[in-house]
Amino acid sequence: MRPSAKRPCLGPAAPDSLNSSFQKRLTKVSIEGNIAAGKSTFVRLLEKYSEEWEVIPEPIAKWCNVQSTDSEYKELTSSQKNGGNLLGMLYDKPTRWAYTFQTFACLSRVKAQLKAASAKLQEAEHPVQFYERSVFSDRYVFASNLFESGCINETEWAIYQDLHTWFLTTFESDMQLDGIIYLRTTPEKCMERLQIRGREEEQGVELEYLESLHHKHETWLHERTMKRIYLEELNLGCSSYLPIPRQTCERSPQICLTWCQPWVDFDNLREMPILVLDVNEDFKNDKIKQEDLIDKVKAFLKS
Ligand SMILES: Nc1ncnc2c1ncn2[C@@H]1O[C@H](COP(=O)(O)OP(=O)(O)OP(=O)(O)O)[C@@H](O)[C@H]1O
Ligand SMILES: Nc1nc(=O)c2ncn([C@H]3C[C@H](O)[C@@H](CO)O3)c2[nH]1
Repeated sequence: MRPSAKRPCLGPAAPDSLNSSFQKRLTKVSIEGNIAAGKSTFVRLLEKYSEEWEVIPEPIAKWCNVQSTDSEYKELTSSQKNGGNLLGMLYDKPTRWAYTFQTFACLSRVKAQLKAASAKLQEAEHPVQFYERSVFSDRYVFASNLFESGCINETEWAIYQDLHTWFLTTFESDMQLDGIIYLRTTPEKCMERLQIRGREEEQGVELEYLESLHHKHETWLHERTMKRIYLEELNLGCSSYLPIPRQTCERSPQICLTWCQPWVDFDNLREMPILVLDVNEDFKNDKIKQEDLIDKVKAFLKS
């Protein structure tokens, strides 16, 4: 599929020839990490470093009902008037809202990734887009964790995966990444930063939740040992991703599980270059550490 073949009109489109030359030059990198690991802080550094580097922030404003004049935000207004803040609703009652949140988060990430790059970036010689998280962490970290903890049921999980796979195959080239930067922290450090940040919706988040998300990130991005398990007896075509040592799914230990090779779903994820950065230490107020991080990113992009 050519890069713009199925792209809906979400921003000013460049002529086809310019667009395809831009797509060839463009490097797309996702920044992954646990809640409050420091992604936004880190991408602000990147943004400042080079005019050729652009950040696509996580659309949290949309999830929290922040009023905006942007026409894209308007589509949620009526349901939000009734329902309120989706992130808050998720943390208040995950069994009720996890599926709704997850499908909406996935949709908003797809839309963000389909948006045309700024005119300035399109003129850059070596343009780079950094995404705060991706459709991949949406599924393999958050949604998968909510399924395994029982907040998303089997039917919801099957529908979510169907939808996710459809998005990824329909917008294949737009969704592809060239690399991932994993900001690695301990769950305890994340809890500390989460509390300091004091986002109202997150006040009920427990260390245990951060530990499960940490485990998901580690098996995916550090150990690279995430494997696929088929939940065969349910015959729903539904599957889950669990790390190697666990032999059963907590939700349905009675069902028969079959191992198969890692990362069968999306080919380019299997061999994805990953840069792991330890950000447990304070880099916010340390110029030398900041330079060191930037150097590592530059070397990663070159490689
Ligand atoms: N290396 C660091 N040293 C000290 N404080 C940090 C560091 N990185 C982030 N912080 C602080 O921790 C808090 C959370 O950081 P930030 O908002 O960047 O996290 P995030 O990963 O973007 O969060 P989320 O997962 O919610 O999107 C902020 O108050 C930030 O100032
Ligand atoms: N359940 C769930 N699924 C996601 O895809 C997802 N992405 C982010 N978040 C939560 C983490 C922070 O509280 C807040 C900001 O990152 O939003 C998510 N929660």
